[in-house]
Order: sequence, then C-alpha cells, then structure tokens
Amino acid sequence: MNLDEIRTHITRLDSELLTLLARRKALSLEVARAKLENPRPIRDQEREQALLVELVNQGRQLGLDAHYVTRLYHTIIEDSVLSQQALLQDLLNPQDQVPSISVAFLGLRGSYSNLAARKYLSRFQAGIIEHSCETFQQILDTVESGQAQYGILPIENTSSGSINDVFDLMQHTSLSIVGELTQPIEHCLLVAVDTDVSQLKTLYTHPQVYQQCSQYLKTLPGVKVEFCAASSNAMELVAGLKRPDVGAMGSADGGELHGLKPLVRGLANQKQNMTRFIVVARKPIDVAEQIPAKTSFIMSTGQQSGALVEALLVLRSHDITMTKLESRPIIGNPWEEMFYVDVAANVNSPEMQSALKELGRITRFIKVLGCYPSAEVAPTRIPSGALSQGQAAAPAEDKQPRHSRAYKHDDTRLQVGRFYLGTDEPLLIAMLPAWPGDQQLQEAARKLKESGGQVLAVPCFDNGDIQQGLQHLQRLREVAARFDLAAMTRVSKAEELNRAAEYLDLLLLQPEQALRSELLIAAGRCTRPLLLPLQQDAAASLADAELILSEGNQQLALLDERGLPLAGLLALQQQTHLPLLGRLDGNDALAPGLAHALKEAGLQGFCVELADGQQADALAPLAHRLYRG
Ligand SMILES: C=C(O[C@@H]1C=C(C(=O)O)C=C[C@H]1O)C(=O)O
Repeated sequence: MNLDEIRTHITRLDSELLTLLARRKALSLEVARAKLENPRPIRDQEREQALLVELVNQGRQLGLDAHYVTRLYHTIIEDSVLSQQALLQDLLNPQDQVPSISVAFLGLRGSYSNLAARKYLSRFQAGIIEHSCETFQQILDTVESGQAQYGILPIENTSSGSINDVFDLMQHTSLSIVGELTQPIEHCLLVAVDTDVSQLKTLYTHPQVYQQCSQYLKTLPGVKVEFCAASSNAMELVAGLKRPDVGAMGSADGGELHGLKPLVRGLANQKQNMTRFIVVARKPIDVAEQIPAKTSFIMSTGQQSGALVEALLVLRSHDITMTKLESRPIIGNPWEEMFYVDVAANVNSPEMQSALKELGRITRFIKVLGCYPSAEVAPTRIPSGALSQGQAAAPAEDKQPRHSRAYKHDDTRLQVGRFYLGTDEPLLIAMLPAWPGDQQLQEAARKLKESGGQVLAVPCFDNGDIQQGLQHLQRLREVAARFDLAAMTRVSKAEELNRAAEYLDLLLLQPEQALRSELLIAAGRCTRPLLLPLQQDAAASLADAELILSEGNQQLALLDERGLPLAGLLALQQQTHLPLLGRLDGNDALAPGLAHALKEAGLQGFCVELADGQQADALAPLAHRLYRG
C-alpha cells in the first residue's frame, strides 16, 4: 500500500470507530433508562472494573499497552456516565427542555467564562443565546430579572484560590446553584502583530489572571500591567490596538476568536490550573437519587468556642463528606464569619435532611444555595489488591513525640498522586540513576506502568543547575502523567525542595550535612509527601522526622537504604507509625524474593534502583512477586 492508500484506510477505520462509539453511547443511554425504571445508581464501579480488566487483557493480546487502553476507556466511560446523568436530569426536570437556552457570563466572546458556558450548555440539545456581562453582579441581575435562564460564575481556581466576590454575592442572591463544571485554564501571552517579549511595554489582563501568573510576570519588570474587567476585554483591546508593544493574557482559544496569536504559553504559576464554575438559575432543581450529587449551603455559627467544630461534627455523624469549607466576613457584623460548605450529598436524602435540621438548631443562620449533579467522575482504578480503609488518628497525647505510636496508634497513610502508601498493597517506586534521554525516560515509565508499579523517580537536580532542574521537573511530570504514574525526585537544598514541590507527588530528602535542618524545616512546611532516608542511628532519624512533623507536614515515610536487620525493622515499626520503605537493587536476581519477604515483615513500599532505563525489565518479576504472592 502507498501512503495515500494507507491514509484512506485509516480514515475509514476512524469513521468506523466513531460509529461504534456512537452506538456504545446510545446503549449506555438505554442502560440509564433501565436504571430509572428499576432504580439503581448510575455509576457501577464494579462493572467498570470488570470491563477494564477484560479490555486490558484483550488489548495486551492485540499488542496495545495497558495504560493506553485504560486511558481511552476512562474517557469513554466518563462521557458515558455524564451523558446518563444528563439524561436522568432532563427526565426529572422537564421544564429545562426548551428550544434555546440563554446564559449570562463574565466578559466577551472568548472569555474563560464564555468557554465554560458553552461547555456546560453543550449537553442540552438547544441553541444558545449569550449575554456577556461586565460584573458578577450584572450576571446575577440578568438571571434574577429573567433575561437569562442560567448564569455562570467562577468560584475557585487551583492556583489563586477562592473567588471571594462570588462568595459574597451568593450570600445575598435569591438564585440557586443548579450545576458545576471544571474548566482547564491555560494562560498565554497573546499579541496582535509579530513581536517578541522584549518589545512589550503594556500588558492588559484581569486581576485574577495576574495573580495566577505572578511568577512569570516577575520576569517582566519593565512591563506595565493594566487591569480589565475580563481577559476577553483585554483581548479585544489588544486586537484593536494592533501594536507590537502591547499584549493581553488569556486562553489561546479565546485569543483566536479575536485574531490574536499566543507568543508564550503556560504562564500560570501552578501548571495544573483549573477553574471551578457554578451555574445558577432562578429555581432549584431536583437531582435524581441515582446520581452523585453535591449540596452547597451557607451558615453562620456565632463566635462561641467550638461552634464550627460542633457544626462539622453534625456532618460527620451523618456520614456526609465535606468537599469544601470557606469562610467570609459578614458585612456589617465585624469579626463574624459566614461559612460556605459543599458536601457530597443530595439535599433530599434522609441523612442530609436530618443533618440540616440539626444544623438549624445550632447555627444562627443557614441557607441551602442549591443541590446539583457532581461533575467529577473519578476514574475507576484496576486494583492489584484491595485497599484497606485508613482509620482516624487516636486522640493526641500532648507530651508524646509526634512520630511515636503513643501519639498516633495507627500507621500513617500517605497519598502519593493518585496512589496510597501505607495500605495493604506496597508502593513500588522505580528509581533511575541519572537524568536519561527522553526515549529512555518514556520507556522506563511504560515498563513501570505495565508491571503495575506506581512512582517514577528520576534525579532532576543532578548538576546543581536550577533552571535545568526546572525543565527536568516539568518533563518528568508530563511523562508520569501520560502514563498515569506519580513522580518523585531527590532534593538536597530548600530551594530544590520548593521547586520540586510545585511539580511532583513525592520528594526524597537527601540533606547535605551543613544544610540539614534548613532542608528539614522547609520539608515540614511544604504540603507534599516526603521520604526521609534513615541514618545509621535510628534515634537521630526519628529526631529528624520529629522536626519535620512539628513544622506541620504529617505526610512522611522513612526509607531504609542500608538494609537494616529484620529485628531493627520490627523495632522501628513498634516505635513509629510512619510507613517504612525498603531499597532494592534492580540488578539483584534475589530482589523479587527479598521484596516478598520484606513485605511480609511489614514494609510498605520499595524503591527499586535501576542502573539504567534498560533494567526496567527487572520490574515485572518483582511486581509479580509483590502483588500476586
Ligand atoms: C453503562 C453503564 O453505566 C455506567 C457506565 C459504564 C460504561 O460506560 O461502560 C459502566 C458502568 C456504569 O458506571 C452500566 O451500568 O452498564
């Protein structure tokens, strides 16, 4: 076959794939109808798990990587679940089915709010009438007066936090929250004509975007920043000016609508930058009980001590999970706070009704802002062993060292990316000796994923060059994310630690003697899980651990790099609740047997050192022994 023929073939296959996907989606909607007649929850993770296992096995026989198959199916199942939810919601709220839907949002065409509005409404089979607004208040007014059916408001962002103005307005509106959605945000520097960064004199942007890109903007000290009502206003202005010395900040998609080109991409401080939006309407909606729902409410508890705790205990005693808690001052009542609470519960469920009643008795003010389908469909994982349920910490005893069993009886559990350390299933970390070539890095990641391991560890700061270290961190994070792995690196200075903490899921502390306590203190103040290698003297190691814990960070595990004798390991486990990991040599033929024995002795994870990328083949027999006996 020549190139054209092969491409014709691919085009035909792609169209067949689409037809099949559409048929799958139609079947999934039939399943939703069946679930409505014979009430059952929409989400069935057992079924998903069985499906994924079967598909991964079939895929392997066809030469497809396990991670490729799971990634594809996570996307397909996510769409399937969300479509089923939307169908059920439409059947339950028939008044929503209208030929066209009007929506109010901040900014002009191309603003992040506009992109979010389009995404949210795309699930309704109806035309969209857009009302662009200049302020959040105007959005609420437009919906309250009936000019628009829905309003879209950004409520929080992963890098700049809560959007206080929206919380404050929600205190006073009569509207209800009827939906939520999360939108990835990629800020770019947009320009209207060919230019480069050194020519820029003025940047137009929104204060929120400015805050989210503060680190990048520090590298442009001579550039004046002017604030606009929304990033789309900034784009429109820059598009009109058509000058080489002005730029706007906003999304590439939005910029394109105004004829702007991205000059620099990925400006946000935090690389995974997402904004959560709420959708408001005049009337509350009912959420089908089969759909995972969220309820948002506001309450004020008064200033007596313990009042907030008492309110939160009501949620706990009803087994209701809180997903957000925010406080805002009450205008006119100095030093009094209004609390905004999101919980993972349907407002009509008996638990929530009973919790609201109890809260009503102990709060000064309580109002439900709305109940809506949760937009989060967490991917179903294929477990290599069942996770054990972590238990709550035993009451703290004041004088006991924090690392001790007397302070906290149960083993500490760490969350490393999407994985857990300190459960029944050991964590497997593959450690490369030095920064590899890109191909080798990807190969090691692929083999680690295929073997069932979870964390890819690569030294990023090997030659002390912080700029190069940053590039390595970014690349490691990208590759790990592609293969659905967590990522780790070694840090020996506070500066390295702070940089690595922005990007990676686990940090291995390797203090240089002179800077030891500086690094440990910085580690205790960061919010990433940490791995602390044991020194010769176990007591000295526990003193280091104590220093870290006392600074705040409780996500700490110990790494035995020296191969402590069994008696030493057991003694350590009696002393501390911090999980313990062992180090294994990937080159050692005995490594799988050793791993198995150490797991039986209670070790909760392993760092496997690989002499180079090739050795990643050693991971499969080791993982097999660890996870299947
Ligand atoms: C389609 C179903 O509903 C959901 C979607 C699934 C899918 O798309 O494969 C699987 C299980 C459920 O979470 C079903 O229950 O079969």
